Amino acid sequence: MSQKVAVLGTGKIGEALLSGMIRSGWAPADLFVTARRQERAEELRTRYGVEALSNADAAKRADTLILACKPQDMAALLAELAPHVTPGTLLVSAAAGITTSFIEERLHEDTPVIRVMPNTPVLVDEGMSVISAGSHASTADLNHAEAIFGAVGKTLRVPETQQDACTALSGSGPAYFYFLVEAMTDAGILLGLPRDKAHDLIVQAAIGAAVMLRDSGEHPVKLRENVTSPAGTTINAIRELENHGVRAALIAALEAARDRSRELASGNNA
Ligand SMILES: NC(=O)C1=CN([C@@H]2O[C@H](COP(=O)(O)OP(=O)(O)OC[C@H]3O[C@@H](n4cnc5c(N)ncnc54)[C@H](OP(=O)(O)O)[C@@H]3O)[C@@H](O)[C@H]2O)C=CC1
Ligand SMILES: O=C(O)[C@@H]1CCC=N1
Repeated sequence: MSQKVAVLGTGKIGEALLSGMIRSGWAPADLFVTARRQERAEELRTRYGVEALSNADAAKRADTLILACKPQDMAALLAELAPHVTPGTLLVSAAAGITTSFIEERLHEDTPVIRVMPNTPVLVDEGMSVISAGSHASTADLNHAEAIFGAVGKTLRVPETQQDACTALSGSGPAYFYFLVEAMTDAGILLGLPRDKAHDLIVQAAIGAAVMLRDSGEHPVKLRENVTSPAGTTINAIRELENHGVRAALIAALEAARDRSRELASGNNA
């Protein structure tokens, strides 16, 4: 019998994962979705040919439940699910900050729980999903979660104590690069380039730099030195970045993201 997987709270990240799973060969008949709004459920059903269920029915029919609602909605979702989760069902949470113990406490004893922090590049099979086991999850459960998320990018197992830091770096990470591209496109405009050309140039610079970071085996410092000619253009730009504290700003930004991840599990919903 095939494994059935339900995505509960199918918004941006849930849909990205669902579409990736289908692209990588999962049969829509083995996948379920839940959504709070009827029109959203209809949209997902039409777009992917999957069955849209209530949370209770998903809990009864699926072997693996992927919890993809906002951290702020997690307690209510778990209260709805708890009476219906059958023994042996694996719960995989993608919610920032929510600990496996937060989930375990709200379900009956021994329910296996896994915490995953994916990122939106799962949409293009270049995702990064950081995975940790709760107290009742087995190696087989971890392997299963890895197979699901590994279909849409890379995976990394970490102790759960590192998840908040990984959320700051990897879960939120793509947003920082989009922010930089946006800012550098503005710079191109200031320097007199049309917006579309500035955008294309900086996106290709980002792709080239990312591929070199991944494939060259060189340290980022060495790669940057290779671009930085004596008395050249790059060193003038780097001096301004240092003058404006960009390195310290990035460190502070990621520290703030890590702190917010820690807060989310403690019910601070502001
Ligand atoms: N976006 C990202 O880059 C990443 C997000 N995450 C995590 O993924 C989770 C979802 O984020 P994201 O996809 O951006 O958020 P979205 O708001 O796009 O998706 C969450 C969805 O859950 C639905 N929902 C809430 N409660 C219920 C419920 N009881 N039953 C069914 N559906 C429900 C919401 O419905 P409605 O539309 O009605 O509000 C919404 O569609 C968060 O916990 C976030 O921390 C993790 C990694 C990356
Ligand atoms: O911003 C957030 O809270 C979510 C988690 C990681 C990426 N997006």
